[in-house]
Amino acid sequence: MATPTPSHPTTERLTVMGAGLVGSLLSLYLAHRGHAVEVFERRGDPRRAGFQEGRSINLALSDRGWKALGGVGVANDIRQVGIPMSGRVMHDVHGNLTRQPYGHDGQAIYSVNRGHLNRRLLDLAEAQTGVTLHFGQQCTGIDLKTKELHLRDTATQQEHHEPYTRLFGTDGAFSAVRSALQRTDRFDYSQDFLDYGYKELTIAAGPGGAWQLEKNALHIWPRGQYLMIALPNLDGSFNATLFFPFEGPESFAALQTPADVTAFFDRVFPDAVPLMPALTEEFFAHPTGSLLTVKCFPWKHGDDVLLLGDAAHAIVPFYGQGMNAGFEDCTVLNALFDQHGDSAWDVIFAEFQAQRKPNNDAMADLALYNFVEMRDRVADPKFLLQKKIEAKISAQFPGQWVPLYSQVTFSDTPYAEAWAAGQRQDAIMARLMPHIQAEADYDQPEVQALVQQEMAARH
Ligand SMILES: Cc1cc2nc3c(=O)[nH]c(=O)nc-3n(C[C@H](O)[C@H](O)[C@H](O)COP(=O)(O)OP(=O)(O)OC[C@H]3O[C@@H](n4cnc5c(N)ncnc54)[C@H](O)[C@@H]3O)c2cc1C
Ligand SMILES: NC(=O)C1=CN([C@@H]2O[C@H](COP(=O)(O)OP(=O)(O)OC[C@H]3O[C@@H](n4cnc5c(N)ncnc54)[C@H](OP(=O)(O)O)[C@@H]3O)[C@@H](O)[C@H]2O)C=CC1
Ligand SMILES: Nc1ccccc1C(=O)C[C@H](N)C(=O)O
Repeated sequence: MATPTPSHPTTERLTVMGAGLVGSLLSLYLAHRGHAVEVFERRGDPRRAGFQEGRSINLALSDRGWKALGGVGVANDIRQVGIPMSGRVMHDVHGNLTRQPYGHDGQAIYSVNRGHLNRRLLDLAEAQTGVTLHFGQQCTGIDLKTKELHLRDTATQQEHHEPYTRLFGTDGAFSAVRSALQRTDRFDYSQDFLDYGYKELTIAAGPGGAWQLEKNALHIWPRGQYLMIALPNLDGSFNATLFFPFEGPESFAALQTPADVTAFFDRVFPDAVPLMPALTEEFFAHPTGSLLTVKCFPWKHGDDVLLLGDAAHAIVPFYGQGMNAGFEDCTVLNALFDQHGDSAWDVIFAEFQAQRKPNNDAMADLALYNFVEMRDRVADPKFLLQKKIEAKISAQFPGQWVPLYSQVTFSDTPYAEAWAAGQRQDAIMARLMPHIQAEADYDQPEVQALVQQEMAARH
């Protein structure tokens, strides 16, 4: 796809802190608009040899993410290296499998490699006139009054100060830009850690790079209080993640030796163990990540600082929406520039946070909701029946009933609207399901009468 040409050239010099997923995409959007963009990133250049990758290897990319990538002409390119996952495959403790499609035929979320995506966005940003990338530059503080960044060169440990005119904080869940805003008057901030951590493990490729589990699916081992998931990689391996309590009888604290780990995995994930030859080594070599929700407000400081992505709204990963939400921030910001012109900073920043805050708050709730769904409800045959019935209602009333999962994943309906509609639909399902024991019951006249009655009452 051709790269869009800048439509609103200005001479404004902008600063982006953090060249992760959102920062690199944002830089590209800003440069396409004709701005000069200075990007500072704490880590080294991920495109150089010897770069140490972060923890999470692959991510689920869905419609909001694709839309944002499409806006800078990179969606097709990334689609080539994404693996479509059309549904969930649940593994029970005996290794029996159950399938649940995510949407209708042709709909899928995509497993993409985080490093690849980040490197590709950086390549494009660097190739764009006006973008300058500075790696190995850690923000240690910001003087909001004098508009100065405090940076540490991570190679020399030298501290230096750089002026900024307008600063975009895309420095992730533990943002230094946000820390500076936290010390301003009437800045609300909360962070909530889960009692769960996560550990990334590998399901190995089979001979000749074959996938040893169904390739086009997101695999889930739901175990009530905890779960393991696996997303496919292009090389035939899967990136598995164990979401597990920190403390308690079944917890990270309880697994202290390789023998503990082997015994536990043999008992609860028996079909996965033969596919994880490096299980015990990885379990002790890989870090245990923590999981948190960050909420804060305002996201802007005057008309010169704006937070986006995880810096503004870090969420737990269970819906696979954190990056997608951050990418959607870029789509929305770009639309506001189109609407108001490139120099209406105050209006744009104010509208941006007014639009995005309620939606990202809703997404934070949805992410916690999906944690319970993934670790527990997907193992319940009644839940799976409910999903099938919901698909039937949706097919019978096209456009009037869109399942919550589809609204979040396969649409750009604002998250808050999707969540509100999903809660209304959940209440209807709770009234219908006691009358339905099997899929065929849906076509019974008395059930159809109830469905018609519920649908009529909605309007
Ligand atoms: C286990 C896990 C699985 C996930 N799975 C998914 C998924 O499937 N789908 C999805 O949409 N989302 C997923 N997410 C969420 C996703 O990773 C984040 O939402 C996304 O990375 C946010 O992008 P960002 O650019 O805002 O932050 P980041 O990607 O964290 O980028 C921030 C950048 O800022 C840099 N930085 C940090 N501090 C400083 C500083 N002081 N100075 C300079 N630079 C700094 C960092 O080095 C980094 O490069 C997952 C998260 C986790 C933890
Ligand atoms: N919402 C959530 O639950 C989570 C979201 N994420 C998001 O995904 C992104 C990529 O993740 P990943 O590849 O794992 O990144 P990293 O593991 O590379 O983490 C990035 C940096 O964040 C800091 N950090 C990590 N955990 C904590 C913590 N508990 N308290 C304070 N600082 C911490 C560390 O900085 P230092 O080296 O200075 O200690 C670390 O180097 C993150 O940057 C974040 O935006 C990541 C984890 C959880
Ligand atoms: N990427 C993830 C990372 C961690 C936990 C879940 C996901 C998901 O994508 C879940 C998927 N959306 C699901 O509902 O089955």
